[in-house]
Amino acid sequence: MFSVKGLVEKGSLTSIPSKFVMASVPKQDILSEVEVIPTIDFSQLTSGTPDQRSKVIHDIGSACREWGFFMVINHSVPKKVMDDMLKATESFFDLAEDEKGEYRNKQLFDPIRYGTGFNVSMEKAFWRDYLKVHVHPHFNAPHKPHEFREISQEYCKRAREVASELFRAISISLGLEGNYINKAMEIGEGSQLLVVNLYPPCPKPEIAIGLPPHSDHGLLTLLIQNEVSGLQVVHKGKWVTISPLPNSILVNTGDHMEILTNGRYKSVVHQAVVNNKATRLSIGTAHGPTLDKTVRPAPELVDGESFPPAYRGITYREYMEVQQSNELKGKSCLDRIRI
Ligand SMILES: O=C(O)CCC(=O)C(=O)O
Ligand SMILES: [Fe+2]
Repeated sequence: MFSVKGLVEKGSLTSIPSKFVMASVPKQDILSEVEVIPTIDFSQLTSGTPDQRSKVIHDIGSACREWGFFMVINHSVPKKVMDDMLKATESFFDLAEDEKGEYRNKQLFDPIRYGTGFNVSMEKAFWRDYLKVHVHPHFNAPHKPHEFREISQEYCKRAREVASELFRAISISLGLEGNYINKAMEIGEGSQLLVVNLYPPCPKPEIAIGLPPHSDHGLLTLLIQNEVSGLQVVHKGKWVTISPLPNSILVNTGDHMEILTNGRYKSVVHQAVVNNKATRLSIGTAHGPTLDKTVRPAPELVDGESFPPAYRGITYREYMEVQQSNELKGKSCLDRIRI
């Protein structure tokens, strides 16, 4: 069975199969000197003085409004848990193809899916192998490598704790009660999808793409990566390359945050580019409501004339299905429910 990793390991590639050649790969723009990626000191949120806490909540609100993206430092996920998670996921991809094969050709809501990025309608492949695991409210894990279960369970639990604290801060930044999002979105029983992306070195990085421009479906995505950069986000109409600090967690707003906040906090469009030197590994957890929850703009954020509801209600499950069939085309999925 075919994977990008398998293709690269077969021999010294000097070109790439035509299905990987993209008509256009958006070029990154230089991050201008005045633009600094928002950095959030998580410890000030959880154990800062009241003033520090208010300031950081304000900064999270600004980051959501102006970027839809920020970098969290001094958070509560131990470095060892992050390092072990990166190692365990790398070991998963190192398994023989037939060992990973049982997770291939699976459907969206199957507990575990392994594969290579492909856009059926465009008949194009992306330079990325992935593993997607539904880890909450029901925990799942591939049974190999043996350490994967325990490590991913710990990492995903820690990621949920960070997300939940961020949901509190975001609720307050919107003038809502602290528990608003956690309660309204039933986060305690909510959906958490683990997405691991492997981008092997690509001999023609300028004409291939790891992940094309898209926004994420959930409320928030938390992302960690190995030391290799490749994530780019759109900010003020330009592509900005993100080089995170070691041990930080990148956070971005997803489509459901945009729906719930009635467009006050928009989901951010991002992509993953590839390089010809080193393998990049990224681990995302998408945090969303319960699958059968119908999400619509929060009534508190809808106001007749000035803020009419901008999106119709849709269940998270249905939204994920629509997004899957839309195959990662910018924010086209959200356009379908825009009023
Ligand atoms: O690899 C990355 O940095 C981005 C991954 C991503 O956007 C996704 O999995 O949705
Ligand atoms: Fe994404």
